[in-house]
Amino acid sequence: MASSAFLLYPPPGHLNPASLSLTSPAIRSLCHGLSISNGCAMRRTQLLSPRVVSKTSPSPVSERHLTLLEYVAKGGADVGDDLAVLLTHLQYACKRIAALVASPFNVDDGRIPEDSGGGEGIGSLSSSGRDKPKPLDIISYESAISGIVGVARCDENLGFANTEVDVLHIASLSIQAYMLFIRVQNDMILASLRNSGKVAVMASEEDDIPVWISDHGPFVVVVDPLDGSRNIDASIPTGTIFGIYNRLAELDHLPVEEKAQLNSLQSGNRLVAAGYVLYSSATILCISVGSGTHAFTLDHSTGEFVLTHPSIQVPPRGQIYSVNDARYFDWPDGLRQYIDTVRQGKGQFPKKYSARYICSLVADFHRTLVYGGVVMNPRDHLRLVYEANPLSFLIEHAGGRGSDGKTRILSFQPVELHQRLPLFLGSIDDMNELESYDSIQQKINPGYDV
Ligand SMILES: O=P(O)(O)OC[C@H]1O[C@](O)(COP(=O)(O)O)[C@@H](O)[C@@H]1O
Repeated sequence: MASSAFLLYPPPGHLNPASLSLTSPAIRSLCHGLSISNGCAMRRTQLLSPRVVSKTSPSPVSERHLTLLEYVAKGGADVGDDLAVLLTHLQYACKRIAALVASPFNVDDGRIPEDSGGGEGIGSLSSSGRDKPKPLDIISYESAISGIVGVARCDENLGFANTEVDVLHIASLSIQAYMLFIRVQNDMILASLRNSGKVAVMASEEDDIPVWISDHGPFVVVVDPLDGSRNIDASIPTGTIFGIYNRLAELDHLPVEEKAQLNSLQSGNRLVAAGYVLYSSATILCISVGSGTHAFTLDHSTGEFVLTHPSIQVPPRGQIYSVNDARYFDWPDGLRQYIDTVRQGKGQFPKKYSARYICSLVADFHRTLVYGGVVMNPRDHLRLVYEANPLSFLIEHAGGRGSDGKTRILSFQPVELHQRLPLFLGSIDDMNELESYDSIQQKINPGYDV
C-alpha cells in the first residue's frame, strides 16, 4: 500500500475508539459544545474522529501517550459517562486559564457566556478571606473585553464599595496586572461546570457561598480557581485545585442555600475525584479518580492533555522540606527541632535536607509528589475544602500522607466552607518522622504582609 494510505489508529483492542465513551451520545453532545475556536482548545474533529495516521507512522500504539479524554473514557479508567463529561468540561476551562495566565493578550478568553451566571465584575469579588491582593491586582473583565481595562485599587479591607476605579487603555497596562483575572478564571470554571450539565453545586474559594447550578447534576465541585495568584506578577507558577463529590440525594428536599452548603461540606473521604492543574513551564493536569494518581501534560500542538506521569508513587522519603521558614520564630519547638534536625542530616535519614519553597501551593505540592519530601504550611492558612482535601486525596493515592500535624486530613468533617488549618503533605517516611515531633502546628498566626 502506498505510504499515503491511512490506517485507523489505535487499532482494535487498543483504546478502540468504538469502545470509548467519547462515542456515547452524552460525550458527543459535549464535544459539540467544545468546538470553540481557541488555540488551546481541542478541535471538534480531534474529539470525535478516530485517529487517522499515515501507515508509515513510526510510533506503535503501546508507545503512544493516552490522552486525558481517553483515560477517563472506557479505554482507560472508565469513570462513567457523567464524570467523563464533567472532567472534559473542567479540563477545557483549565486550558483557557492556562492560555490566559501564559498570555494576557488572550483577553477574549475572559469573555463570560451570558448564561454563566457568574460574571458580575468587580463588585462581585469575594470577601472570603483570600490574601489581600496588591493594588492593581483586580481587573474587570467586563471592561477588558470591550478593549478598556478597569483596575480596581483595593482598600485595606477588600472593601470594593470604596474602590477607586481607574480606567486605562490595555496598551498602557502592565502585563503583570493584566494577568490577574482571578474572577474571570472563577467564572470560566463556573461556566464550564454549567455547560457540562453534570454539576449540582460549585463551591469556590473565590465565593462566599456556593453556587447552586442544577437540581439534576450528579456532582458537587469544590475549587480554588487560581492558587498562588499573589506571586503572579513575577511569572511564578500558579494552579487550579478541584475536588469532586457525589451530590447527596438525601438533601434534595432542603432549601437551595442549605443543600448547597451541606453538599459542599462533605468530608474528604467521600471524594470521588480530585486534581490540580499546574500552570508553569508546562501545563500539567494531575488527577485521581480513586485508582492511582496520574499526571497529564498539555501538548500545545494538539491541545490535548497526554499522560506523562502514570501511577505516580511519591518516593517514601525525599530530601526536601518546603515551608516558609521566615516564620521560624513563630513556630512551636517541635517544628523548629524537626527542621533543625533534617537540615543537619541528623534525622532518620542521614543526609542533609534541602529547602525549596515557591510559595505557590500547587507548584510546591507537584514537586513533592514527583521528588518526595514534605510540603507544609504549619499555620492556619490553607483551606480544608478547597486545598487540603483534594491534595490529600491525590497524595494518598500516590502512597503519601496528608495531615494537619496530628490528624489525617481526609477524616475531617468540614464545618465551614472557608475553614483553614495547618497542612502537612508528603512522603510516608518523612511525614511519620515529622509527626513524631510533639508540636508542629503553628499557633501564632499574626498575619504577614508578604
Ligand atoms: O504566606 P504563607 O504562609 O507562606 O502561605 C503561602 C501559601 O498561600 C497560598 O498563596 C494560598 O493563599 P490563598 O489561598 O490566600 O490564595 C499558597 O499558594 C501558598 O502556598
